[in-house]
Amino acid sequence: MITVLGAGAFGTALAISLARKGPVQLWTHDPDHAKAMQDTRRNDRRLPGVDLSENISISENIDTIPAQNPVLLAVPLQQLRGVLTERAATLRQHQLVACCKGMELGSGSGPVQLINSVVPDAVGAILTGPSFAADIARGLPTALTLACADEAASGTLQQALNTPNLRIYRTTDVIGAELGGALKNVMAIGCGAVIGAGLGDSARAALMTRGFAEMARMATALGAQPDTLSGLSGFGDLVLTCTSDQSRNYRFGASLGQKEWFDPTITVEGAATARAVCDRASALQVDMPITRAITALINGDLQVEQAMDMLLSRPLKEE
Ligand SMILES: NC(=O)C1=CN([C@@H]2O[C@H](COP(=O)(O)OP(=O)(O)OC[C@H]3O[C@@H](n4cnc5c(N)ncnc54)[C@H](O)[C@@H]3O)[C@@H](O)[C@H]2O)C=CC1
Ligand SMILES: O=C(CO)COP(=O)(O)O
Repeated sequence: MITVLGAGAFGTALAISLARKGPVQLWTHDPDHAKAMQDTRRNDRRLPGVDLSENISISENIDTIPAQNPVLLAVPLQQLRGVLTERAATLRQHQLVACCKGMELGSGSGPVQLINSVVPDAVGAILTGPSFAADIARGLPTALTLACADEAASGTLQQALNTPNLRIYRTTDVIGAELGGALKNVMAIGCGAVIGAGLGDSARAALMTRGFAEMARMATALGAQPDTLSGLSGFGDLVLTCTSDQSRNYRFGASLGQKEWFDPTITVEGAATARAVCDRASALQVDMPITRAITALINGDLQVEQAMDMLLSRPLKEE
Protein backbone atom coordinates (compact mmCIF):
# COMPACT_ATOMS: atom_id res chain seq x y z
CA MET A 1 0.00 0.00 0.00
CA ILE A 2 1.20 3.49 -0.87
CA THR A 3 -0.14 6.57 0.89
CA VAL A 4 -0.46 9.88 -0.94
CA LEU A 5 -0.89 12.99 1.19
CA GLY A 6 -2.43 15.76 -0.92
CA ALA A 7 -5.21 15.26 -3.45
CA GLY A 8 -4.20 17.96 -5.89
CA ALA A 9 -3.47 17.33 -9.55
CA PHE A 10 -0.11 15.64 -8.99
CA GLY A 11 -1.04 13.53 -5.95
CA THR A 12 -4.17 12.30 -7.70
CA ALA A 13 -2.30 11.50 -10.93
CA LEU A 14 0.35 9.53 -9.03
CA ALA A 15 -2.37 7.69 -7.10
CA ILE A 16 -4.08 6.77 -10.39
CA SER A 17 -0.84 5.48 -11.90
CA LEU A 18 0.23 3.55 -8.79
CA ALA A 19 -3.24 2.07 -8.36
CA ARG A 20 -2.60 0.08 -11.55
CA LYS A 21 -0.16 -1.97 -9.42
CA GLY A 22 -1.88 -2.15 -6.03
CA PRO A 23 -3.85 -0.35 -3.33
CA VAL A 24 -3.32 3.38 -2.76
CA GLN A 25 -4.59 5.59 0.05
CA LEU A 26 -5.29 9.19 -1.07
CA TRP A 27 -5.60 11.80 1.69
CA THR A 28 -7.05 15.29 1.46
CA HIS A 29 -7.28 17.73 4.35
CA ASP A 30 -10.66 18.93 3.11
CA PRO A 31 -13.61 16.70 4.20
CA ASP A 32 -15.90 18.16 1.48
CA HIS A 33 -13.33 17.30 -1.17
CA ALA A 34 -12.98 13.77 0.22
CA LYS A 35 -16.77 13.30 0.15
CA ALA A 36 -17.03 14.62 -3.42
CA MET A 37 -14.30 12.26 -4.62
CA GLN A 38 -15.86 9.32 -2.78
CA ASP A 39 -19.26 10.07 -4.38
CA THR A 40 -18.09 10.72 -7.94
CA ARG A 41 -14.90 8.59 -8.03
CA ARG A 42 -13.28 11.59 -9.68
CA ASN A 43 -11.27 14.63 -8.62
CA ASP A 44 -13.19 17.28 -10.51
CA ARG A 45 -11.55 20.13 -8.55
CA ARG A 46 -7.96 19.45 -9.55
CA LEU A 47 -7.81 16.71 -12.19
CA PRO A 48 -11.11 16.58 -14.06
CA GLY A 49 -12.03 13.91 -16.56
CA VAL A 50 -10.14 10.95 -15.06
CA ASP A 51 -11.71 8.12 -13.05
CA LEU A 52 -10.33 7.00 -9.70
CA SER A 53 -10.07 3.21 -9.70
CA GLU A 54 -11.37 0.99 -6.92
CA ASN A 55 -7.79 0.47 -5.77
CA ILE A 56 -7.79 4.07 -4.48
CA SER A 57 -9.28 4.63 -1.04
CA ILE A 58 -10.02 8.27 -0.24
CA SER A 59 -9.76 9.68 3.25
CA GLU A 60 -9.74 13.01 5.08
CA ASN A 61 -8.30 11.42 8.20
CA ILE A 62 -5.16 9.32 8.40
CA ASP A 63 -4.05 8.65 11.96
CA THR A 64 -1.86 5.62 11.40
CA ILE A 65 0.15 4.54 8.39
CA PRO A 66 1.78 1.08 8.45
CA ALA A 67 5.55 1.45 8.83
CA GLN A 68 6.35 -0.23 5.51
CA ASN A 69 4.07 2.12 3.49
CA PRO A 70 5.96 4.73 1.48
CA VAL A 71 4.27 8.12 1.86
CA LEU A 72 4.15 10.59 -1.03
CA LEU A 73 3.83 14.24 0.01
CA ALA A 74 2.06 16.00 -2.85
CA VAL A 75 1.26 19.44 -1.47
CA PRO A 76 2.67 22.79 -2.61
CA LEU A 77 6.18 23.36 -1.25
CA GLN A 78 5.24 26.42 0.81
CA GLN A 79 2.64 24.26 2.64
CA LEU A 80 4.95 21.30 3.23
CA ARG A 81 6.36 22.40 6.62
CA GLY A 82 2.83 22.82 8.00
CA VAL A 83 1.69 19.40 6.76
CA LEU A 84 4.83 17.72 8.16
CA THR A 85 4.56 19.49 11.51
CA GLU A 86 0.88 18.66 11.91
CA ARG A 87 1.41 14.97 11.03
CA ALA A 88 4.93 14.43 12.43
CA ALA A 89 3.83 11.74 14.91
CA THR A 90 2.16 9.71 12.13
CA LEU A 91 5.03 10.16 9.68
CA ARG A 92 7.90 9.18 12.01
CA GLN A 93 10.22 6.45 10.73
CA HIS A 94 8.49 6.27 7.34
CA GLN A 95 9.96 6.69 3.89
CA LEU A 96 8.67 10.15 2.93
CA VAL A 97 8.84 11.10 -0.74
CA ALA A 98 8.38 14.80 -1.48
CA CYS A 99 6.41 15.26 -4.69
CA CYS A 100 6.76 19.02 -4.79
CA LYS A 101 9.14 21.52 -6.35
CA GLY A 102 10.46 24.66 -4.81
CA MET A 103 12.44 26.47 -2.15
CA GLU A 104 10.82 27.61 1.08
CA LEU A 105 10.57 31.35 1.67
CA GLY A 106 12.50 32.39 4.75
CA SER A 107 14.54 29.22 5.30
CA GLY A 108 15.61 28.62 1.68
CA SER A 109 15.03 24.89 2.28
CA GLY A 110 14.13 22.37 -0.37
CA PRO A 111 11.55 19.64 0.30
CA VAL A 112 13.93 16.95 1.54
CA GLN A 113 15.71 19.42 3.80
CA LEU A 114 12.28 20.25 5.24
CA ILE A 115 11.48 16.57 5.82
CA ASN A 116 14.86 16.05 7.50
CA SER A 117 14.40 19.01 9.83
CA VAL A 118 10.75 18.39 10.83
CA VAL A 119 10.73 14.55 10.90
CA PRO A 120 14.42 13.72 11.47
CA ASP A 121 13.91 9.98 11.99
CA ALA A 122 12.15 9.54 8.63
CA VAL A 123 13.93 8.71 5.36
CA GLY A 124 13.52 11.73 3.06
CA ALA A 125 13.39 11.48 -0.72
CA ILE A 126 12.11 13.47 -3.68
CA LEU A 127 10.30 12.43 -6.84
CA THR A 128 10.78 15.01 -9.56
CA GLY A 129 11.25 15.49 -13.29
CA PRO A 130 9.26 16.34 -16.41
CA SER A 131 5.69 15.15 -15.93
CA PHE A 132 2.33 16.80 -16.28
CA ALA A 133 -0.30 15.34 -13.96
CA ALA A 134 -2.78 15.01 -16.81
CA ASP A 135 -0.27 12.98 -18.85
CA ILE A 136 0.47 10.60 -15.96
CA ALA A 137 -3.22 10.15 -15.20
CA ARG A 138 -3.91 9.26 -18.83
CA GLY A 139 -1.20 6.61 -18.70
CA LEU A 140 1.10 8.40 -21.14
CA PRO A 141 4.80 7.45 -20.94
CA THR A 142 6.71 9.51 -18.38
CA ALA A 143 10.19 9.34 -16.79
CA LEU A 144 10.99 10.74 -13.34
CA THR A 145 13.95 10.91 -10.96
CA LEU A 146 13.79 9.54 -7.43
CA ALA A 147 16.52 11.10 -5.30
CA CYS A 148 17.37 9.69 -1.89
CA ALA A 149 20.65 9.83 0.04
CA ASP A 150 19.99 6.37 1.51
CA GLU A 151 20.94 4.01 -1.30
CA ALA A 152 19.02 0.99 0.02
CA ALA A 153 15.82 3.01 0.49
CA SER A 154 16.31 4.56 -2.94
CA GLY A 155 16.28 1.09 -4.57
CA THR A 156 13.15 0.05 -2.67
CA LEU A 157 11.35 3.27 -3.57
CA GLN A 158 12.38 3.01 -7.20
CA GLN A 159 10.74 -0.43 -7.41
CA ALA A 160 7.67 0.66 -5.47
CA LEU A 161 6.99 3.77 -7.58
CA ASN A 162 7.83 2.41 -11.02
CA THR A 163 4.73 1.55 -13.06
CA PRO A 164 4.31 0.40 -16.67
CA ASN A 165 3.97 4.04 -17.79
CA LEU A 166 6.04 5.76 -15.12
CA ARG A 167 9.74 4.93 -15.47
CA ILE A 168 11.73 5.83 -12.37
CA TYR A 169 15.46 6.58 -12.43
CA ARG A 170 17.32 6.98 -9.14
CA THR A 171 20.12 9.15 -7.80
CA THR A 172 21.63 9.91 -4.41
CA ASP A 173 22.14 13.58 -5.35
CA VAL A 174 19.18 14.99 -3.44
CA ILE A 175 20.24 18.64 -3.55
CA GLY A 176 20.76 18.50 -7.33
CA ALA A 177 17.34 16.95 -7.91
CA GLU A 178 15.67 19.44 -5.55
CA LEU A 179 17.29 22.42 -7.21
CA GLY A 180 16.55 21.27 -10.77
CA GLY A 181 12.81 21.16 -10.04
CA ALA A 182 12.78 24.38 -8.04
CA LEU A 183 14.82 26.56 -10.39
CA LYS A 184 13.25 25.46 -13.67
CA ASN A 185 9.87 26.80 -12.54
CA VAL A 186 11.36 30.30 -12.27
CA MET A 187 12.70 30.00 -15.82
CA ALA A 188 9.29 28.73 -17.02
CA ILE A 189 7.70 31.94 -15.72
CA GLY A 190 10.33 33.94 -17.61
CA CYS A 191 9.78 31.99 -20.82
CA GLY A 192 6.01 32.41 -20.57
CA ALA A 193 6.54 36.15 -20.16
CA VAL A 194 8.84 36.31 -23.19
CA ILE A 195 6.34 34.51 -25.42
CA GLY A 196 3.37 36.36 -23.91
CA ALA A 197 5.01 39.70 -24.67
CA GLY A 198 5.71 38.63 -28.25
CA LEU A 199 9.51 38.67 -27.93
CA GLY A 200 9.84 35.46 -29.94
CA ASP A 201 11.15 31.89 -29.86
CA SER A 202 14.79 32.95 -30.23
CA ALA A 203 14.58 35.05 -27.07
CA ARG A 204 13.02 32.11 -25.27
CA ALA A 205 15.83 29.78 -26.38
CA ALA A 206 18.39 32.31 -25.14
CA LEU A 207 16.61 32.59 -21.80
CA MET A 208 16.39 28.81 -21.39
CA THR A 209 20.08 28.36 -22.18
CA ARG A 210 21.45 31.19 -20.08
CA GLY A 211 18.87 30.33 -17.40
CA PHE A 212 20.19 26.78 -17.35
CA ALA A 213 23.74 28.14 -16.85
CA GLU A 214 22.40 30.09 -13.88
CA MET A 215 20.67 26.99 -12.46
CA ALA A 216 23.94 25.05 -12.71
CA ARG A 217 25.85 27.89 -11.01
CA MET A 218 23.50 27.84 -8.02
CA ALA A 219 23.50 24.04 -7.87
CA THR A 220 27.30 23.91 -7.87
CA ALA A 221 27.46 26.52 -5.10
CA LEU A 222 25.18 24.34 -2.98
CA GLY A 223 27.17 21.15 -3.56
CA ALA A 224 25.08 19.39 -6.23
CA GLN A 225 26.74 17.07 -8.73
CA PRO A 226 27.05 18.92 -12.07
CA ASP A 227 25.55 15.99 -14.06
CA THR A 228 22.31 15.95 -12.09
CA LEU A 229 21.20 19.26 -13.57
CA SER A 230 21.59 17.79 -17.07
CA GLY A 231 19.15 15.01 -16.22
CA LEU A 232 15.39 14.70 -15.95
CA SER A 233 15.05 16.89 -12.86
CA GLY A 234 16.90 19.85 -14.42
CA PHE A 235 17.26 19.98 -18.19
CA GLY A 236 14.33 17.60 -18.78
CA ASP A 237 11.87 19.59 -16.71
CA LEU A 238 13.24 22.92 -17.95
CA VAL A 239 12.46 21.94 -21.54
CA LEU A 240 8.98 20.70 -20.66
CA THR A 241 7.79 23.66 -18.64
CA CYS A 242 9.43 26.39 -20.70
CA THR A 243 7.74 25.19 -23.89
CA SER A 244 4.27 23.98 -22.92
CA ASP A 245 1.01 25.74 -22.29
CA GLN A 246 0.16 22.89 -19.92
CA SER A 247 2.57 24.40 -17.40
CA ARG A 248 0.95 26.70 -14.85
CA ASN A 249 4.27 28.50 -14.29
CA TYR A 250 4.54 29.13 -18.02
CA ARG A 251 0.91 30.32 -18.25
CA PHE A 252 1.41 32.63 -15.27
CA GLY A 253 4.46 34.10 -17.02
CA ALA A 254 2.46 34.49 -20.24
CA SER A 255 -0.18 36.45 -18.31
CA LEU A 256 2.56 38.80 -17.04
CA GLY A 257 3.83 39.25 -20.59
CA GLN A 258 0.33 39.97 -21.87
CA LYS A 259 -0.49 42.13 -18.82
CA GLU A 260 -3.54 39.98 -18.13
CA TRP A 261 -5.12 38.76 -14.86
CA PHE A 262 -4.13 35.31 -13.59
CA ASP A 263 -6.28 33.24 -11.20
CA PRO A 264 -4.50 33.45 -7.81
CA THR A 265 -5.91 30.07 -6.67
CA ILE A 266 -3.79 28.24 -9.26
CA THR A 267 -0.60 26.73 -7.85
CA VAL A 268 2.44 28.54 -9.31
CA GLU A 269 5.45 27.24 -7.37
CA GLY A 270 7.97 29.39 -9.23
CA ALA A 271 6.59 32.69 -7.89
CA ALA A 272 7.51 32.20 -4.22
CA THR A 273 10.55 30.15 -5.15
CA ALA A 274 11.95 33.00 -7.28
CA ARG A 275 12.00 35.23 -4.19
CA ALA A 276 13.54 32.50 -2.05
CA VAL A 277 16.23 31.85 -4.68
CA CYS A 278 17.13 35.56 -4.86
CA ASP A 279 17.63 35.63 -1.09
CA ARG A 280 19.73 32.47 -1.19
CA ALA A 281 21.79 33.76 -4.14
CA SER A 282 22.52 37.01 -2.28
CA ALA A 283 23.67 35.12 0.80
CA LEU A 284 25.89 32.83 -1.29
CA GLN A 285 27.04 35.64 -3.62
CA VAL A 286 25.97 33.66 -6.69
CA ASP A 287 25.36 35.79 -9.79
CA MET A 288 21.76 35.13 -10.97
CA PRO A 289 20.69 38.10 -13.14
CA ILE A 290 17.94 36.21 -15.00
CA THR A 291 16.34 34.97 -11.79
CA ARG A 292 16.53 38.51 -10.40
CA ALA A 293 14.89 39.98 -13.51
CA ILE A 294 12.09 37.38 -13.41
CA THR A 295 11.56 38.06 -9.69
CA ALA A 296 11.28 41.80 -10.36
CA LEU A 297 8.72 41.01 -13.05
CA ILE A 298 6.71 38.81 -10.66
CA ASN A 299 6.85 41.53 -7.99
CA GLY A 300 5.59 44.11 -10.50
CA ASP A 301 8.81 46.13 -10.27
CA LEU A 302 9.67 45.68 -13.99
CA GLN A 303 7.84 45.06 -17.29
CA VAL A 304 9.05 42.25 -19.57
CA GLU A 305 10.59 44.64 -22.10
CA GLN A 306 12.50 46.48 -19.35
CA ALA A 307 13.73 43.19 -17.91
CA MET A 308 14.93 42.06 -21.33
CA ASP A 309 16.69 45.41 -21.99
CA MET A 310 18.40 45.11 -18.64
CA LEU A 311 19.69 41.62 -19.45
CA LEU A 312 20.77 42.55 -22.98
CA SER A 313 22.76 45.56 -21.80
CA ARG A 314 24.89 43.66 -19.30
CA PRO A 315 28.65 43.75 -19.95
CA LEU A 316 29.70 41.35 -22.73
CA LYS A 317 31.47 38.17 -21.59
CA GLU A 318 32.59 34.69 -22.62
CA GLU A 319 29.89 32.05 -22.87
N1 LIG B 1 0.43 19.31 -11.56
C1 LIG B 1 1.51 18.82 -12.13
O1 LIG B 1 1.51 18.54 -13.36
C2 LIG B 1 2.75 18.58 -11.35
C3 LIG B 1 2.93 19.12 -10.08
N2 LIG B 1 4.08 18.91 -9.39
C4 LIG B 1 4.28 19.49 -8.08
O2 LIG B 1 3.33 18.95 -7.19
C5 LIG B 1 3.13 19.86 -6.11
C6 LIG B 1 1.64 19.96 -5.86
O3 LIG B 1 1.10 20.53 -7.05
P1 LIG B 1 -0.31 20.14 -7.63
O4 LIG B 1 -0.80 18.87 -7.09
O5 LIG B 1 -0.23 20.26 -9.07
O6 LIG B 1 -1.15 21.37 -7.03
P2 LIG B 1 -2.71 21.54 -6.90
O7 LIG B 1 -2.94 22.99 -6.79
O8 LIG B 1 -3.41 20.79 -7.95
O9 LIG B 1 -3.04 20.84 -5.52
C7 LIG B 1 -2.46 21.17 -4.31
C8 LIG B 1 -3.17 20.36 -3.25
O10 LIG B 1 -2.55 20.59 -2.00
C9 LIG B 1 -3.56 20.73 -1.04
N3 LIG B 1 -3.10 21.53 0.07
C10 LIG B 1 -2.76 22.84 0.05
N4 LIG B 1 -2.40 23.22 1.28
C11 LIG B 1 -2.51 22.14 2.08
C12 LIG B 1 -2.30 21.91 3.46
N5 LIG B 1 -1.87 22.87 4.27
N6 LIG B 1 -2.55 20.68 3.94
C13 LIG B 1 -2.97 19.71 3.14
N7 LIG B 1 -3.18 19.85 1.82
C14 LIG B 1 -2.95 21.07 1.31
C15 LIG B 1 -4.71 21.40 -1.77
O11 LIG B 1 -5.92 21.18 -1.13
C16 LIG B 1 -4.64 20.75 -3.14
O12 LIG B 1 -5.43 19.60 -3.16
C17 LIG B 1 3.78 21.18 -6.55
O13 LIG B 1 4.98 21.36 -5.86
C18 LIG B 1 4.05 20.98 -8.03
O14 LIG B 1 5.20 21.68 -8.46
C19 LIG B 1 5.08 18.16 -9.91
C20 LIG B 1 4.96 17.59 -11.16
C21 LIG B 1 3.78 17.75 -11.95
O1 LIG C 1 6.43 20.51 -12.77
C1 LIG C 1 5.65 20.32 -13.67
C2 LIG C 1 5.96 19.47 -14.83
O2 LIG C 1 7.11 18.71 -14.63
C3 LIG C 1 4.34 21.00 -13.65
O3 LIG C 1 4.55 22.28 -14.04
P1 LIG C 1 3.60 23.46 -13.55
O4 LIG C 1 3.61 23.44 -12.04
O5 LIG C 1 4.20 24.68 -14.14
O6 LIG C 1 2.23 23.18 -14.10
